Amino acid sequence: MTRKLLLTGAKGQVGCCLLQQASALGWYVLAVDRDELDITDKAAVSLAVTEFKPDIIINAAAHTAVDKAETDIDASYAINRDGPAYLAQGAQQVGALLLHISTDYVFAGDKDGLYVESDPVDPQGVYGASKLAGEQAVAEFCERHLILRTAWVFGEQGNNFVKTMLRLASQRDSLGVVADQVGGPTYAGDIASALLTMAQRALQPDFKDWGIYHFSGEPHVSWHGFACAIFAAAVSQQLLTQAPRVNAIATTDYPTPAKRPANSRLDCTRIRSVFGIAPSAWPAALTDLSPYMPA
Ligand SMILES: NC(=O)C1=CN([C@@H]2O[C@H](COP(=O)(O)OP(=O)(O)OC[C@H]3O[C@@H](n4cnc5c(N)ncnc54)[C@H](OP(=O)(O)O)[C@@H]3O)[C@@H](O)[C@H]2O)C=CC1
Ligand SMILES: Cc1cn([C@H]2C[C@H](O)[C@@H](COP(=O)(O)OP(=O)(O)O[C@H]3O[C@@H](C)C(=O)[C@@H](O)[C@H]3O)O2)c(=O)[nH]c1=O
Repeated sequence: MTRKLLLTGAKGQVGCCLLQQASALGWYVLAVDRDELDITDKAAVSLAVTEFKPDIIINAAAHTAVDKAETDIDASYAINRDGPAYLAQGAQQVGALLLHISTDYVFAGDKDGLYVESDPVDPQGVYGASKLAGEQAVAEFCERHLILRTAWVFGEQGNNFVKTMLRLASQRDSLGVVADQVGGPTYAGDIASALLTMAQRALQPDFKDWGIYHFSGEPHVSWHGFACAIFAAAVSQQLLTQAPRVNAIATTDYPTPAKRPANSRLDCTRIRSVFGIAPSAWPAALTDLSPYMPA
């Protein structure tokens, strides 16, 4: 059956992958980004949803500039809380399911083990707090919702840590990267694939497992370990003649406006048991780094 999908944030890292994969499934996709549908415009969101009447809405739009968010507070809340609220109200009105993406940054990062969905949240910065407010708005306004918390996203489109590292490698012989923040790098294409699998299952009339799911990459690694893996892959693919020296530094040696969680490791048991979705295997996604190289 042809599915009607309203996809917001369609030009972002995850949005691009969603558009490509949903189109390949033969879905009828209304793919919009900020220029076509600003999700902070309540009237425009309501009109788009009621006119298109989607079966599914996936919100891949967000304010993702973590440090900038500390001073861009109004914009962060408008995009990360109010926009999802308007989409949730629209979804509820037309009977669509809403899939929304959230982040490991809703947690403080001081837990010893892996974070499960029911763990207490305690965001350390404006980005995480505004994303948490977005989760709460989605749950409040739309019964048939799925929230996918993910972490450390990288993909061929858009800006991410992999591209930053490869750009720095073209400019410097050595760099310092924090070794005391640990998480699961997650390939954007795997997030898109997980969301579409979830949507297909959730469209079945017997589906009842609404709520929050964790999905991120394995193995868990520090940003320093991830940087080393990126450079090793780039050298083996002959995209770099030599890796820069990567010094393992402490968070305190790399001061940033926003505080980041030391432990970003998400337990992905629930998504596997409900949907059969395995964690993203990030080393496999580094197999061809050519699209990530600076122009
Ligand atoms: N990036 C990461 O490491 C992580 C991301 N996430 C979450 O995953 C989701 C996808 O992230 P990612 O693909 O990396 O994000 P990107 O920043 O790559 O893409 C977000 C998209 O949203 C668009 N957008 C911003 N504001 C609006 C608006 N008012 N109306 C409509 N569109 C808007 C952006 O457009 P423009 O470029 O014009 O601003 C951009 O195209 C987000 O919910 C994010 O919070 C979760 C964990 C980690
Ligand atoms: C560029 C650079 C960063 N770092 C550190 C800073 C930080 O602690 C870590 C990652 O830096 P970034 O600023 O690229 O990552 P950041 O923007 O914090 O990434 C986050 O984005 C949001 C959207 C999310 O939801 C999170 O899951 C997470 O992916 O690496 C270094 O130690 N050395 C460097 O040269």
